[in-house]
Amino acid sequence: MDYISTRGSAPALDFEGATLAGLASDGGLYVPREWPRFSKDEIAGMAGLSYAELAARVMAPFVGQSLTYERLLELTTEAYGRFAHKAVTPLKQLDEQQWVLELFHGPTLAFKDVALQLLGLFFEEFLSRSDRNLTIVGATSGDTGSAAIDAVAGRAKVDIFMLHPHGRVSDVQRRQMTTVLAPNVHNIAIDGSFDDAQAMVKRMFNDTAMTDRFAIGAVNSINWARLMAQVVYYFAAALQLGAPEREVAFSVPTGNFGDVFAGYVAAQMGLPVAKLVVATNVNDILHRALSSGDYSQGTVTPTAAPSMDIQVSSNFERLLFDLGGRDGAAMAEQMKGFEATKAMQLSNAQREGAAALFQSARADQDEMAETIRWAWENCGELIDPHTACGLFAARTAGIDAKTPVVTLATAHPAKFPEAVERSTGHRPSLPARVGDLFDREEKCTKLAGEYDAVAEFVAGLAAPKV
Ligand SMILES: Cc1ncc(COP(=O)(O)O)c(C=O)c1O
Ligand SMILES: N[C@@H](CCOP(=O)(O)O)C(=O)O
Repeated sequence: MDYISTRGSAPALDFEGATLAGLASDGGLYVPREWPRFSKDEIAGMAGLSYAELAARVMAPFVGQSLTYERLLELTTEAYGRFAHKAVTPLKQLDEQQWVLELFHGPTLAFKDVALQLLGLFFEEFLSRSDRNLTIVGATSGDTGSAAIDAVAGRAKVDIFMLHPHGRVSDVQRRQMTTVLAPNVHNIAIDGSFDDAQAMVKRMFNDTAMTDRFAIGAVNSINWARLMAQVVYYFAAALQLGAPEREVAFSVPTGNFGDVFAGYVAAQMGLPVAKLVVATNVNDILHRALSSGDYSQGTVTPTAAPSMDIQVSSNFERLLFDLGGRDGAAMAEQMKGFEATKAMQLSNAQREGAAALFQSARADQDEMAETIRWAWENCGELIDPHTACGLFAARTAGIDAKTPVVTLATAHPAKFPEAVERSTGHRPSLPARVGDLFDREEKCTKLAGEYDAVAEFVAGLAAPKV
């Protein structure tokens, strides 16, 4: 399997190359040249596998020759061995139609661990084959940061620089990043929003003053390996609910469009996905794009679901590329227009293609709060505000009553205790595995939201390429 850029002019790479490269050199995102497809019998044959085995089975076609199947299985076994639940991503029933897929049993309590625990191992494996050092530069609205830091802290040949928007992540999220004192971990709080941070990260990949000296790498969903690992839990959930014989719908709390794009990939691979419901908070660029074709960047409004306070959804480009006939030159033009004007209109092909599988909904603060209360009072479940956006959308999506709807529970409620307590009167406590988070020392550098300041900081501390 090789990987091509959504903007058409970067060289194609194998899985190892795409994992280490992160962003393509033409500014695009890597996608597999074609979608591997499983037959119905092959999908049926996955029922009953352990999570680690299922992960290796689903990912093997994407990994290709970069790892043997046996080595891939060793890595998935190691990564998912660190999860606190035996099922890794357990599925819970809320009522006749609604289910939640708990993706927060990893070390940092959010769905990001599912991919990042594995990505940390891929980096170690691939870097051990050369004398290259990797400088990871990432942006986080709260969860990617801690999961990536946990995955690479203390690892040889890797430095990580993680940008978060100052004052716009929860206390638990911030401390999960800033209390990791390993010498290869560098937290940066910037003035601005997650979108500003993500734009700086993408700029650094194309800044030759940086790329000539450092091998810049990505842990955000810019990195194809992130999305690949997220495809697996769609298979895990659907198999438990009767796939391949029965269709399943998913409702996905969405910001950067990575998690729900993984659902799209699962559908391309043959999983019977009835619908993908894209759930946003009031930062609703994706809801507007999918419901009216208007992908225009609004200003970011801080909400109780801060990890979804995003108005430029990086992975939407991957979907538009696929739906627009995989025309890299046209995609590059479309994205150039968006970058210049902060607005773009979807083509008819893109709108119609998206409508076949996706629908969308937007939850405001009251709807989120009310959904947290509903889940507690009716099902005895404490859910976090991001999951609440998803569940709100799932319950209002009008999916045929015979089709189970699975909401992805993307974060542990204890990451957002104030919002959960306001709605339910119950304050969720942190699981023992995150330990004495509030007693630990913090280390973080505050920088102005200016690219040059960030680049200078990274250049002062990162190890050169070789
Ligand atoms: C808890 C939580 N839920 C949902 C999302 C949205 O996921 P995505 O950015 O993949 O759309 C994020 C951030 O990515 C998150 O941290
Ligand atoms: N919500 C994310 C934002 C970054 O998204 P990513 O999936 O591209 O890493 C976060 O928590 O940081």
